[in-house]
Amino acid sequence: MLASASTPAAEEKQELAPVVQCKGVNDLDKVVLREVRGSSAEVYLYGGHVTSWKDEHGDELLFVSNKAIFKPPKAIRGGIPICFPQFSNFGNLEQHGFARNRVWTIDTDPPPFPVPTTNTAYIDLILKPTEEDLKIWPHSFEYRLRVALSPGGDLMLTSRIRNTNADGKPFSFTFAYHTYFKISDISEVRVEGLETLDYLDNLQDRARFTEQGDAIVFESELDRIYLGTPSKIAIIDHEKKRTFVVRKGGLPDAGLVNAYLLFVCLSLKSFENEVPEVSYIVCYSCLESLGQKGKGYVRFWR
Ligand SMILES: O=P(O)(O)OC[C@H]1O[C@@H](O)[C@H](O)[C@@H](O)[C@@H]1O
Repeated sequence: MLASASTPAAEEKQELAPVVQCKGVNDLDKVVLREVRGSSAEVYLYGGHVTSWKDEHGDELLFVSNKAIFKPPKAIRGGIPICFPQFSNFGNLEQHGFARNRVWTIDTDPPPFPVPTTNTAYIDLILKPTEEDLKIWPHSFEYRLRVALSPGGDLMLTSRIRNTNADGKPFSFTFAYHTYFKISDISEVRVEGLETLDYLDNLQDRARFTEQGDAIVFESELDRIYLGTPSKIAIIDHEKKRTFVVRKGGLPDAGLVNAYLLFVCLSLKSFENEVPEVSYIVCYSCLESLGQKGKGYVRFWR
């Protein structure tokens, strides 16, 4: 089901294929997912990084900086970086961990998916630590990422993380789908679902505050981690008349940043649980994008 577009003729023929592996910026490998109604997504093997998600009208729903450097070892700025095994600076590793700076491989033999899927446009990627990685983070793991586009245009990211330490020694980690949404004008954006929650303010040494009862609007720079968030959060873009609805599970916290006044970045920091020897830690979240024209829709889920 994975097509490879190596010649122009093959490219033309494969234009409508649900899954195509081809070259992206700077000749980096990427996979393009397409659904019959017109929605699409792009995933770079570098970082296991989703860099594009378009609705059936071809409207881009993710923000990628026009200054983004698609060149290892720099992480791609925008889209959906995978922050693992560390979110932010919650640990001694580089900011947001190293998974976003590694080349993932296509997983040709993924274990059965927990929820049966009828999707045809999906790709399974896998990341395992190198010897060098083990020197800076001495835990062996298999990180399986499925990126899937549903017929309705949902984008679904599923992470399955397994402890492969030979001695079964548990480890802990933090994680985020560090999603950069494409929005119009930050002053036209409202976020619902974080009211009355406690948050850590990154602009004030992570001091803990409690949010007011109103939906969040962006009147000045904001960079926070909301704690114990509900399974559903909405980002309402009045100018675009589009609402992103985030549904998630296994990811209790949510980061909200508007540092560049161009986007809302919702990151989902998760657990520091001990990983059982054989089973997977699975985390999901789910976004819908309800546009004025209909159904643009993103979902991250387990
Ligand atoms: O520049 P990076 O490493 O991709 O991080 C982007 C943002 O990541 C967020 O998680 C931080 O709260 C922000 O302060 C930061 O600007």
